[in-house]
Amino acid sequence: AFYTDPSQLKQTTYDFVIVGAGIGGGVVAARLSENPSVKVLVIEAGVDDTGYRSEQIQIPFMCGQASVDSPFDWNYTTTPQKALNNQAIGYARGFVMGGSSSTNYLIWTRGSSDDFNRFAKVAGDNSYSWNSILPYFKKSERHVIPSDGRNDSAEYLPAFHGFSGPLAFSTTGNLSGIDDKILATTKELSAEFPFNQDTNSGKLLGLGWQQDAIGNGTRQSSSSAYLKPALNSRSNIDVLIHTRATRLLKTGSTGSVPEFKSLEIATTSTGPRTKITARKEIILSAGAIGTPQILMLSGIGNAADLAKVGINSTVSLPEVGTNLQDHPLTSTQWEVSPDAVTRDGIVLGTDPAAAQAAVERWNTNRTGVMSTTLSNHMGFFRLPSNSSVLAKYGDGSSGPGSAHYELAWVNNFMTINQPFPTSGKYVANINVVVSPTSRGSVTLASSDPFAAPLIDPNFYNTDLDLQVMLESIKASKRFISAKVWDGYIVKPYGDLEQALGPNGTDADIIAYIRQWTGSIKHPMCTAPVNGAKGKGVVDANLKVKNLTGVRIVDGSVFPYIPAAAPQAAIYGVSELAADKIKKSWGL
Ligand SMILES: Cc1cc2nc3c(=O)[nH]c(=O)nc-3n(C[C@H](O)[C@H](O)[C@H](O)COP(=O)(O)OP(=O)(O)OC[C@H]3O[C@@H](n4cnc5c(N)ncnc54)[C@H](O)[C@@H]3O)c2cc1C
Repeated sequence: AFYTDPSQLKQTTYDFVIVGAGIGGGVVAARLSENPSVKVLVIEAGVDDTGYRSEQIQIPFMCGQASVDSPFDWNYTTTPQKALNNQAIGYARGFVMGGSSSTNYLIWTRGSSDDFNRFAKVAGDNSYSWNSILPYFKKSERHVIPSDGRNDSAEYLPAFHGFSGPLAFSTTGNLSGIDDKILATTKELSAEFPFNQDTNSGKLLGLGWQQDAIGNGTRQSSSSAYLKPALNSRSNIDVLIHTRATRLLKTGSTGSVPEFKSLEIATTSTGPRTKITARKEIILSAGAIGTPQILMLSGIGNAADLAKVGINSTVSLPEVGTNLQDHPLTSTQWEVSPDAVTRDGIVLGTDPAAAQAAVERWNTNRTGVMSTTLSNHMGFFRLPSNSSVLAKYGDGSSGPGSAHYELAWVNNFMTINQPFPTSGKYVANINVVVSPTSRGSVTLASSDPFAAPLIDPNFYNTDLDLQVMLESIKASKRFISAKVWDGYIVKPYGDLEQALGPNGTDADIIAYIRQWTGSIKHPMCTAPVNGAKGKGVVDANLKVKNLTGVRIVDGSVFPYIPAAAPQAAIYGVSELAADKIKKSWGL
């Protein structure tokens, strides 16, 4: 059943109690409840994903509105970022059924085979290696044709994909005016920007058709694909929304090892607390910010840091919250010819009639611009092996098949933090450092579970990350210098005109980066797996170390951030985790 207040619960003891209805929580709840003898409760802090404003969740092109100043978002802000001129930047996280999978930009990428082979090595468990986890990626997904009905057989490699999993994915359902130019560039400049028919095949490098969590022109989230179907068809799963897990409660111990099988939940900072108990285990799936926050509120973390906010240490696990990794994003824009067909009329609000027509079209048959997300193509690239940057600062990537940066081309002005122009036509490039070596943190600002934690992605703390972004922006310029863009590109937009102009310097580009970098909102690794004793936060089975009763399944358990947008990777790891949990309980 679906509950909106703890007082509605008919019972307070379940086999599994899952915190967070995001990707990890949705997948694990749906898989565990496949066994009718198992009783599952999911507790979600946020709101439902249907009803008020929910078209912003369902309509892919409205993804930006779902996450900024939105009722579906925690609306966090980071601590001031030293390398970004001390700016504190917006840090969206889903506060809704489906978690961030209901508010994200829908891009469906897994990362490289090297990423998962490194994961396996750190975990000391081969089940995370590329070859072993590939069946779980396939299990999560269902390839469908794009919303325009196009034959997409040359746009992906079927051998690497699933066709019967819960979550539908597709390549774009709306071809744009720049697609042909992008593909032509991969031919003209094939040495630097080669075509890759499927960047989700483990071979990440090159540029290909972007895959998106979109089916029938509509967003696919862990709620729509996993949790709601389970909830609507089974009687052994309950979901409680509008309710936060405030801390884990100690229920016993085996020798000196404490057991935590109860959880305290509440709807307001000062309101009543309800105790929920798991017969088997508690699974934290509150994401890379929420999961370490709950652990720390429970006294599990670095004792000295906890003492600063008046929390007594119950279990020493100093790495909780310390290893935050995220992908910095800087977008670059170019003004394009007035004849170009772009989506700026809709994005800049200069053509309200076009925007209305696009929404009406989507309402009628789920097609058109609204059925698609930011970019149609995306590429992953390495700095050359003889690059002086790598020689000087080292190589942060997981291996030679992994990327240093990503380029994704957008057929309109796109930014996450710059003021929008009021007119004009543009092409934008999303530049992302995908193998960052900077490490940030999540720490408590207060012992109040309703207070936001301190989030510090610590962008460009390493010179390597800043230099990779610089090289990525120079690569964008080389990309659009292909002949096929002649007459289409007019000039770089705004501060970029000078920085990328004939008298521009690296220092000018770096000034642009420092002013306009934001987060692509991929925080991960704040409760990392580690197979070695005394290291990390969870063991290879994702059980929290130094205690019993609690496992973690979400983006926080990754030891390193993958070199691509992480949601497909988190779905795959969550599918694997569900199997591990079933196995450990003989289910
Ligand atoms: C704006 C935005 C754009 C993004 N774009 C992309 C993209 O295009 N492609 C991609 O691959 N990834 C993208 N991501 C990242 C991706 O969505 C996340 O990495 C992924 O959803 C993380 O999954 P998770 O299970 O770790 O956490 P989440 O999906 O965030 O789920 C965590 C859930 O736990 C709940 N929760 C937290 N604390 C508590 C508590 N104390 N009690 C109860 N519930 C709690 C939250 O409300 C949330 O529902 C984007 C994210 C955002 C925010």
